[in-house]
Amino acid sequence: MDRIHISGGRPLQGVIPISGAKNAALPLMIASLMTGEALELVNVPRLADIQALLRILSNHGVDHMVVGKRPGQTTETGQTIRLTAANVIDTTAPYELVSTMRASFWVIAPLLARFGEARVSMPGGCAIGTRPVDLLLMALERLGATIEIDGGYVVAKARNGLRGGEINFPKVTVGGTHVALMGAALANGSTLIENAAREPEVVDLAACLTKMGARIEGAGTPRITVEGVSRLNGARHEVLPDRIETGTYAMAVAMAGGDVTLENTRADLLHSALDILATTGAEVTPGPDSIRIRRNGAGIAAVDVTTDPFPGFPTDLQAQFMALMTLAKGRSHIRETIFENRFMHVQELARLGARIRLEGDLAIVEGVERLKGAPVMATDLRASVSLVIAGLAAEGETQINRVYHLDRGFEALEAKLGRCGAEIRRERA
Ligand SMILES: CC(=O)N[C@H]1[C@@H](OP(=O)(O)OP(=O)(O)OC[C@H]2O[C@@H](n3ccc(=O)[nH]c3=O)[C@H](O)[C@@H]2O)O[C@H](CO)[C@@H](O)[C@@H]1O
Ligand SMILES: C=C(OP(=O)(O)O)C(=O)O
Repeated sequence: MDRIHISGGRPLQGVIPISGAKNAALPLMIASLMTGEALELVNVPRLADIQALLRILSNHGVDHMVVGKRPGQTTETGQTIRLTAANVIDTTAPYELVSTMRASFWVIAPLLARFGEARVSMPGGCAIGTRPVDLLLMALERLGATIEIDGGYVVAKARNGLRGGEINFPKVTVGGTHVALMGAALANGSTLIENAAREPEVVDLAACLTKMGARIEGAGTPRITVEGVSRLNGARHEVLPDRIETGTYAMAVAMAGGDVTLENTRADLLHSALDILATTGAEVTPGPDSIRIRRNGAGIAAVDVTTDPFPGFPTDLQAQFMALMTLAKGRSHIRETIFENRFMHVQELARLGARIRLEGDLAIVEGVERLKGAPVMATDLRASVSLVIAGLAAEGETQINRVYHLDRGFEALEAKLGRCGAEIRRERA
């Protein structure tokens, strides 16, 4: 298995282009199942999760074509993928494919809405908690589907198509909102989604579905209404910038020091996280499609954070923020409210010399003067990148194992950091 080696202690200087968002690209690609016409997605990141989803979609019979480069494009401009689900031959999503990535479970909604049936393996994904799908299934039942569990598969049926209904989520769920939107868009009649997730990726999916002919209002608010239509058409849509990648590199600069401009991104996608970063002492200067992050070497202030659904502080940045707080002056409290087991990075950060105590959903971080490099290993995507950030700021060499987690969600990580002066290299197995 590949490893990443980092020689820490160098400030970062330069420009980092931000990729399209993994968590937007995945549901957008799944939406291609909702029409027989081509859906062209621009700015799709080159990531292992995207490849995994392409395999799943291919298994259903979706054709895909990576559109060739156009003038002015670089390898980091993101790829354009054209997906056509004109001949869906299989409405089963098998265990071997779905177990590697949670988002692939969401194919259940378009398959059910367009073909009246779907058989989808229970999902896998990052090891960050139990991650049930009860609310996704509740949403589909509200739209008239019958659901059975058979041999580890969810078997969903709606022989006469889905029908509009009222879906009131008892808890905010991003995946549940994606599923409800895709189901309702092709249902017969109107649907009201209450307590919907407000994440930018939900807004991006709604925007794309609208281009495809769906009738959706209120995306980005807790109350979304959908007037079902009988068919959708093809469209072209640009994937929005990755706010988690943006926040991750911003925290890397805040921790290692330096002056970096994050390009092709939008500050409004992560304002609460940027506000918090500024209170730690980093200088944050948003531009029209960029964000400049500077830290001049003065101390990092300890700040308390609680994760929350958007517009709150994202759980997908919690591990990275914790890395930053390990070098803060004083004590910070980090509360994780979304996933019950998202502290797997704590024991690995401790190998670098961090002092962190866990009390249920609360991590209490006592800032230390310095971290020292060590071999570490993480069990999920954001935890892995928190170790990269800590390694960039630590003295000496850090070796990060199980790099495949990073490849799920960070496009060209070593190249992007390397060009900003980081000493980072991949050792291929
Ligand atoms: C591919 C993708 O976009 N993944 C993101 C998505 O995951 P995902 O969509 O899986 O996360 P959800 O928003 O659904 O999960 C939020 C909370 O609801 C719970 N829940 C969810 C569904 C359900 O049926 N029952 C239930 O109890 C979950 O266990 C969790 O405690 O949103 C998370 C929360 O912002 C992010 O961390 C993930 O990066
Ligand atoms: C948890 C994540 O991904 P997934 O939902 O696919 O496990 C993530 O992107 O941080």
